[in-house]
Amino acid sequence: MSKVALVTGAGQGIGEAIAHRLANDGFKLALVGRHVEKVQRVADDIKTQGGEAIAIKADVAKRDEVFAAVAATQSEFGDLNVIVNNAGVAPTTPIMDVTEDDMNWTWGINVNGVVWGTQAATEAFKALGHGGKIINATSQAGVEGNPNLTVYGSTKFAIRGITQTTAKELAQFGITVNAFAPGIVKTPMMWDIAHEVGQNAGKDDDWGMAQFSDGIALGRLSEPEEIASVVGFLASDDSNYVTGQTIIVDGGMVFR
Ligand SMILES: NC(=O)C1=CN([C@@H]2O[C@H](COP(=O)(O)OP(=O)(O)OC[C@H]3O[C@@H](n4cnc5c(N)ncnc54)[C@H](O)[C@@H]3O)[C@@H](O)[C@H]2O)C=CC1
Ligand SMILES: CC(=O)C(C)=O
Repeated sequence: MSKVALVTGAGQGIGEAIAHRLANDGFKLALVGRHVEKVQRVADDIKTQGGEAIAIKADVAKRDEVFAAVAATQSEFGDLNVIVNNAGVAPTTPIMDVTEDDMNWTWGINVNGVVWGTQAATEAFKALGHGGKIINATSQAGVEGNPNLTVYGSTKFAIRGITQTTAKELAQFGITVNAFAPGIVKTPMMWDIAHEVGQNAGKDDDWGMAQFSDGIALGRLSEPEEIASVVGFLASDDSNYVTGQTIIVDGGMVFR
């Protein structure tokens, strides 16, 4: 029988690529996002290609909306096996410009969103009487500090901590918890950052993006599908003996 996965932030970028990858791997999919028309487009693409997918509107910063999204997934498909806590935001802010709102907004989505997703999925796995897999999006910026990313980087370091802690806490229920740490991936999030870098130097977005290739051993930026393939592994039975780990998928930027 097909397994069921819920992916947050599935309307574009890495989340969209994960949705397609898991559909190709035979999962039924619940695609969650703040903008329902974006996740609906991805769900429609998957259905056109013969898969099964539903779109659910939810803001991952809001606990009740995340629990409602998990409940809607169970009532549509009768099961839940995997949650990918992928949704995130990435403000670039020099340390002295960081405001209370920056901290609360970014932590609310990136960190609280992972906690609510973990709680809602765990409750569902237990009620369904089986284990499951929780997969969290961190970043190379959550493994090594990046300038101007204090706010964002702090959330991504926290997600690695939550991944380790919950892996130890939830193993007794047959639940594994792992994270993926992308490097520089060509998605709308990264194009926004490239735009800012370019603008600050009086150059265009392509120039801004090109600056990020320096220091990548493989000498190029990442496609979203290259992150999705690692998530495919973490969602599959091939990773059943892996828990509490962060897999760095950055073409060789940080070495641990
Ligand atoms: N693009 C990159 O180079 C890297 C990305 N990442 C992480 O990968 C994940 C995906 O990133 P991208 O696809 O690049 O980002 P993106 O900005 O292109 O897509 C993120 C999606 O999440 C959704 N989202 C944002 N806040 C939300 C909320 N409160 N509730 C529900 N959905 C929400 C957005 O609407 C968007 O559809 C993020 O957690 C990001 O931090 C990590 C390292 C590098
Ligand atoms: C957006 C991000 O995670 C970077 C630049 O590492």
